[in-house]
Amino acid sequence: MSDLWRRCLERLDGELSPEDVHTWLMPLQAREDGTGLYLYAPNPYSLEAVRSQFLGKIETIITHLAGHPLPVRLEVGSHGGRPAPARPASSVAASMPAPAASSAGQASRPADAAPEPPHQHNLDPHYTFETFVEGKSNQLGKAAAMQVAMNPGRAYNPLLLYGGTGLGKTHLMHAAGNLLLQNNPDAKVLYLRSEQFVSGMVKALQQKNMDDFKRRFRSVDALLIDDIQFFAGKDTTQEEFFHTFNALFEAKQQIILTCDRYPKELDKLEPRLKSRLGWGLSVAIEPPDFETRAAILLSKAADKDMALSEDVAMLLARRIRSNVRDLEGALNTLAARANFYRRSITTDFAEETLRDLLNTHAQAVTVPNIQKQVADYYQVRLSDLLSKRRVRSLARPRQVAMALSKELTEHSLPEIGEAFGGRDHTTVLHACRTIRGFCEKDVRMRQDWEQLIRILTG
Ligand SMILES: Nc1ncnc2c1ncn2[C@@H]1O[C@H](COP(=O)(O)OP(=O)(O)OP(=O)(O)O)[C@@H](O)[C@H]1O
Repeated sequence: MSDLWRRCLERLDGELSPEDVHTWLMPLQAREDGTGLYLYAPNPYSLEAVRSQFLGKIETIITHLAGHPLPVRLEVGSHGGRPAPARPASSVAASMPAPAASSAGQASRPADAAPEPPHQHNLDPHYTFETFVEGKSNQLGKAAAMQVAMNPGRAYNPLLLYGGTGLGKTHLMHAAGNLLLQNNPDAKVLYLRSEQFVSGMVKALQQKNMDDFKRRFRSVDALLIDDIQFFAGKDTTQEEFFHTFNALFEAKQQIILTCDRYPKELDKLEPRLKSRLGWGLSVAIEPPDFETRAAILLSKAADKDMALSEDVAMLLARRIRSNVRDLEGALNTLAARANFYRRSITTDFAEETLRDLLNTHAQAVTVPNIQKQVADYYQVRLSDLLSKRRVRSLARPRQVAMALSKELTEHSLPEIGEAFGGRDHTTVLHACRTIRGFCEKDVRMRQDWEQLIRILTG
């Protein structure tokens, strides 16, 4: 192996997940000469994955290790024309679920095949409906996930939960899987992240056992795949997933998916797959409102036996609006520091301990930032948004920007009025009420509002 590549792999090993390193980088063969480093991928699919996900990082490390810029060239093939070595069966196999065929299985197993390993569902037992705090933002998603768990393959198929990061999509998906299993302990439920589906497929292609791969995925009673946005641009994966989807759907086996946005908005996802995804129910999971954020904090604290007062929960809920994962991170930091310094968690202690984090969140959402994002979103000029002009095409975006400033910052009504060209605080109050009213009765306005909150707090 090229020494440069060996050292690069050592560095990447510390920076990337073991799964990525074993799936994509270990199979590469390397050759180095004065003109550059040549990396040979075993097939076009691996080449595309390495190019799109890791090439930039590899180039940076190689330049650093070589002490000067050195081109990295990716090709399909093998060093010296030899076939790429077969990868050890361990790495991906360890991360790949290997469910046994259920009665609903599509493909039969050869009689002389080795016995199947026991089925692994990969569900996290802590992610249940009991530990999920319901609020306006996730009510529908929770109800749909429960329905699916009670009537798999019949209520909504597929169920697709979509929305920004850290809002509880994975939690709900596991909760549905756990409830389904609780009601039917023999069901073959299988959860996996979309990267695992992709890496499993690459491995099957390399080892020429696609039949096994197909059988594994088509023989489950419920298939739960997280973050399907990762399929975008991966044509071979989409093709395979399309057929898996059809097989499961026709056999009335449940499919639950999550995605970071409405799948129709995903570029590079095949139209026929987009259309299939729309056959069942797609539900948006929105960022939680203030009350839900506070309730989630109190519930997570209770789970950890952590003494958290309502004052501190409200402080964090008011200042951290981005997503639940960030809230949980803040809570964990507080618990660890309080434990270490043997302090009780007061609002002063929270402010002091989380100062940097809270400042970062405060800086992310400022009135000028809101004004700029709203102007971009509605495609109006910022100067027009702040002007005195009252035409409707400007008045509505201006009201949205004012209402968002009230919702997402700590500024008072007069301060917000001042930031919008010296308007009176009653104008801001009127804007807030108008937009709230619109959001309740106008779907389009509600979508705009939620999308802007996602952009500003994401
Ligand atoms: N309503 C909720 N009640 C309790 N916990 C929640 C809630 N929403 C999110 N969480 C918690 O927040 C964390 C992040 O949630 P989760 O991983 O489900 O987010 P996600 O939407 O799948 O994010 P990503 O798209 O980044 O994977 C988890 O620990 C989850 O338990």
